[in-house]
Amino acid sequence: MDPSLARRDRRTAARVRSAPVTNENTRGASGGPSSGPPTGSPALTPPADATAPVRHPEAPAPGELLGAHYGQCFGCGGEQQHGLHLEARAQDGVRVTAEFTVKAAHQGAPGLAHGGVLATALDETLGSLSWLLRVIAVTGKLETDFVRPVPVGTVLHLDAEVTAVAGRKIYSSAVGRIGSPEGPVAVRASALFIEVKVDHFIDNGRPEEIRAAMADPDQVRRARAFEVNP
Ligand SMILES: CCCCCCCC/C=C\CCCCCCCC(=O)SCCNC(=O)CCNC(=O)[C@H](O)C(C)(C)COP(=O)(O)OP(=O)(O)OC[C@H]1O[C@@H](n2cnc3c(N)ncnc32)[C@H](O)[C@@H]1OP(=O)(O)O
Repeated sequence: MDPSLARRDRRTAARVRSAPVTNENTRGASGGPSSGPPTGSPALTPPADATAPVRHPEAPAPGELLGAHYGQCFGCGGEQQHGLHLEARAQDGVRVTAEFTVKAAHQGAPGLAHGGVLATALDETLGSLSWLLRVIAVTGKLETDFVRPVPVGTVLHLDAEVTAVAGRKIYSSAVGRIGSPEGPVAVRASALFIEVKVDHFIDNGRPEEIRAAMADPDQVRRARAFEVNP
């Protein structure tokens, strides 16, 4: 590489590393991730008749690990060798935290996490909020801001919460911070999840995986647990 280019790259890298943590990147008084700047998409703005999310009375206790909703899930499944192995933990309210370690297999550019992998980690963390509402929901829309590059080896600390509910529509947001729960914000997301019934998977999933899931009593219990109302 041209030595002047390499020097410029090093200066850019130093600037990124020393960038101040601005107010917009620090946590709000609620402790949740909703303190970031509003995102632009109208579909991610709750309608006027939306209500505050209600934590299910039988939701996992704050601090409890949620476990995988499906062993083969790319985001959280323990049986998925190529997966992200994200472990989410219930928090107060309708909020979860999760940690994701960026590995060499997650690179886009040399030494840096791929944006799609980071979006997956955000999607999975947001998806795990379903455990606290005890509904099954799938991602309808996911908007992601990539604020800082995330080097391989980073532990990304994710923090997600449901902000509003309108019928089947669940509005949520998340941030991912570098190195610690108080670290600089690297990624942000706003999402719209749509509540579905277990038939969504039975009707649409590839038959061989559906058959295997339905033959697994533990999987059936996990799926059905979401459909029990208070
Ligand atoms: C025993 C068997 C074993 C089963 C095991 C199961 C265990 C499962 C446990 C937990 C699973 C959780 C997995 C989490 C994984 C992480 C999260 C993901 O990656 S999920 C994968 C990616 N997402 C999708 O694949 C969705 C694909 N899309 C769809 O299937 C449909 O589009 C769906 C269900 C989202 C909506 O379709 P509609 O026909 O049901 O409903 P409509 O009427 O279209 O939408 C309802 C409302 O939502 C709005 N809406 C829908 N999509 C929207 C969008 N993209 N943008 C804005 N609004 C949207 C609509 O405008 C409508 O609003 P108005 O009620 O009219 O006000």
